[in-house]
Amino acid sequence: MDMDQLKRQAAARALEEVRDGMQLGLGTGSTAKHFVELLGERVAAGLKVIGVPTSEATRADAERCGVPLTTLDAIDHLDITVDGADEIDPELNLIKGGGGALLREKIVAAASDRMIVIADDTKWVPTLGRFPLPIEVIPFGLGATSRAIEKAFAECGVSGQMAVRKAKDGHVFVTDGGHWIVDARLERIVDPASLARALSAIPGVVEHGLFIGLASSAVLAGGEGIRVIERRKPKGD
Ligand SMILES: O=C(CO)[C@H](O)[C@H](O)COP(=O)(O)O
Repeated sequence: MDMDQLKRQAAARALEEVRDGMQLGLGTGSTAKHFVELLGERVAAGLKVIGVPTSEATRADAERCGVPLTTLDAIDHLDITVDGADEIDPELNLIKGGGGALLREKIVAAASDRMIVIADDTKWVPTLGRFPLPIEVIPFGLGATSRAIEKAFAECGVSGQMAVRKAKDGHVFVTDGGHWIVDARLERIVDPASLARALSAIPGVVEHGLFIGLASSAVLAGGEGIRVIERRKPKGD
């Protein structure tokens, strides 16, 4: 089975959790796109749900698939967010932002009662960090912000090269919020919660791709079948 089929299987398993009347966060990326497509099929068959997209790309996908949309200003909470991830550790801490949507993804996940992460099982790692950590920054004062990020890395026992993300056309990648992303090659993040706190305290950092205590469960699809891992601690811990 190829990777794309595994991603679709994980998305299909998460869809089993969706009930009539639910308000859903819709993630971004190739795995989340499968979820939106499958959700669209259920909506066409009569399921009543409403979604909040985590990116302009997902908004376009949801509209194409006939999934009704709303905003976090119009509703007071979300029941479930279903989203992909770049890495998932055994505590269900995540690295996200490979697709550049980490800011809206984190706002939406934090507004949800539950976050279900869907992925092929290559995303499961013993320790986060092999995937470059995306850090969303304000372009103004990037030199100062980068130095503050390096200081935070040193305090948290990590180091690695940083690079401003480029789009396929060679220009700087600009997020839906109009910011830039710095990708940091850290290899091994020994204490992701401390690093998350240190990065959040830097003024020029808008958000970072460490999702700590947000995922409620992970649905991992692999050659051996589907594995569902539930988070042991309550959301936010
Ligand atoms: O965080 C993300 C986008 O910002 C994605 O969820 C993450 O990059 C995984 O993407 P894919 O499902 O394509 O592997």
